[in-house]
Amino acid sequence: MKIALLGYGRMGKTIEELAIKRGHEICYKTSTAIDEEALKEADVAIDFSVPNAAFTNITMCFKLNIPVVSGTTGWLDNYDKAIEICHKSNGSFIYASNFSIGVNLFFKLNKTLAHLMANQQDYAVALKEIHHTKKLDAPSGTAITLAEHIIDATDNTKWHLNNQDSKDHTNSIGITAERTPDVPGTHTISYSSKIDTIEITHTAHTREGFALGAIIAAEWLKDKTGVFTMNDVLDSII
Ligand SMILES: NC(=O)c1ccc[n+]([C@@H]2O[C@H](COP(=O)([O-])OP(=O)(O)OC[C@H]3O[C@@H](n4cnc5c(N)ncnc54)[C@H](O)[C@@H]3O)[C@@H](O)[C@H]2O)c1
Ligand SMILES: O=C(O)C1=N[C@H](C(=O)O)CCC1
Repeated sequence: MKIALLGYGRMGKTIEELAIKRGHEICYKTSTAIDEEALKEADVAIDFSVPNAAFTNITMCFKLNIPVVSGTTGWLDNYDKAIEICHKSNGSFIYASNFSIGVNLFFKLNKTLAHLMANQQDYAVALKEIHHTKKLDAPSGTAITLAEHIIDATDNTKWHLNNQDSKDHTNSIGITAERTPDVPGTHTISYSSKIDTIEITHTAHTREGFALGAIIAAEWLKDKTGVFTMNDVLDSII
């Protein structure tokens, strides 16, 4: 299929390399405002841009009736508005904070552990994410997804970024965001008591997992209409 890359940075370049190996054509790539005529040539668009461009890029695809997969994080304040526009436009859309198959399996593990720990009042839960120093947003979108799963299963009601002046941490999950050169993405959930700690970690070694998952999602979405999640994709392939 013909793929348009909206965002041609670390992820865009990784997706290009893998997509060509899978027999696809990159018909358009941009790291600036979209050329509508060029975008119209695509069967599907894959957006890995920046937080302040994603909503514009995604809704442009809805306008042009181009199925769009977005992995850009840090724009979810506009997610509900994007969904509304997608439905009105009869569009096709998948957003995921993390497209890696491994991370989506980790999401399932996180949900199971959160339910297991829900009534263990002696344990306090905390999250830590480590990414490369070029990352614009904190905490990571993946960490927010993990925290939301834990909120759904426990009496925690919100999350906060550690080391920020915040008065009320009652029933709030602390997320530590660490930035270290060249780290693709590591996420750890820990449940600690006075006696012991239970911990699960996902460590990405490269960006290939994110890219492969996004391409698989684009291949899956191409002939569908509606708003879907990576779970919909995974349910059909694992
Ligand atoms: N969902 C996932 O699996 C996943 C995995 C990795 C990264 N990400 C997210 O993807 C995004 C990109 O990550 P990255 O490491 O490739 O960043 P990057 O900075 O290397 O690449 C982003 C690119 O977008 C370009 N850009 C800026 N404005 C643009 C616009 N208006 N339209 C199109 N492109 C524009 C930038 O010039 C840059 O080249 C981040 O939000 C990151 O959190 C998500
Ligand atoms: O490299 C990044 O930036 C990543 N962003 C996503 C997030 O914010 O969770 C996925 C992991 C890598």
